[in-house]
Amino acid sequence: MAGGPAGSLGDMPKIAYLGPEGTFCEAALRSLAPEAERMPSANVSAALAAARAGEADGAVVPLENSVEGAITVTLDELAWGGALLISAELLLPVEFSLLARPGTEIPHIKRVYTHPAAITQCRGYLARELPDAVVIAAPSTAGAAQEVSIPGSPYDAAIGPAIAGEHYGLVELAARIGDRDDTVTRFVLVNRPGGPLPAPTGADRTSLVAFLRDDHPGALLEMLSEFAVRGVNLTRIESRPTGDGIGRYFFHFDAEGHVAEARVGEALSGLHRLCADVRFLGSYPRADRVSPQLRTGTAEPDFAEAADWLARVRSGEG
Ligand SMILES: O=C(O)C(=O)Cc1ccccc1
Repeated sequence: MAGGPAGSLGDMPKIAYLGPEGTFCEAALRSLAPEAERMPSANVSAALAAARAGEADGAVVPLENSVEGAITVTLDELAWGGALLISAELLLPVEFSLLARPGTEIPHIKRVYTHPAAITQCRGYLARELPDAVVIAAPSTAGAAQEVSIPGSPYDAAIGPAIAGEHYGLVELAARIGDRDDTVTRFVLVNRPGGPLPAPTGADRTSLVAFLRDDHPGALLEMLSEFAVRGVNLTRIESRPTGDGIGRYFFHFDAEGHVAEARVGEALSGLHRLCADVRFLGSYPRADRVSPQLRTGTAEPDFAEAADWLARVRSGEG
């Protein structure tokens, strides 16, 4: 694990995650690193800070979900915070339950507490079944369940994984309350840079952020062209405000392939020439194991052959 096993027991890596116990994030960590010592953190920023400071060897955080899209705190932390590299990803199906102290009845629920990603994915249920309830954002689903379990809590119910309800002694008043029953959240494991990148597998993803040098017509198109002309397919693009006033944005990209591959490496070099700054966020195996469909002329041997040809031309061989 990159950066050394600071604070871990023996060889067992210590991985921070969005806690407390019972979050979807914990389930993701159990899948991504079953052997790891788990270190619950109060929020996404704290989990990433623990990984940066060496209090943990890495962190597992949510990055996006299939209904609402980006978990923006994670995107912004990866873009602006101390450098971290994604080394693995996981697609976790998520199911939401309405959880309350024993004896609570649904008509009496006036204040619901949960993570913002759960609020956006349970809008239909909330509007239908709890139209008069106020919904309040919590740092995590299990954090909300823990809070609701405290006698005298100002919140009547939490939304979260059924397992969080069991863990904090709540009852499940309703199950599968998400607007869709096929919702998936993508979690990533990040580490401090310094170690080797995960080896290419043939079904990899590369993540990066790019900051424009200046705003002009076609600036985004120019960035996209760096990928397009090398046959690199994008799997996600996200614009995020730089914070320097309205209309100023930077861009997150997820691309198919590994930076060790010529087409991806050359696309990143091209972006580096074009942009004010490019931050590489990692190349790692895709959770869905999908391999890119390579277009003619963009496979590794094509780049190698073209480089040989250019060398011959330059040497005067013609
Ligand atoms: O709060 C949690 O349990 C998390 O892991 C974050 C989250 C919340 C809702 C959907 C997916 C992930």
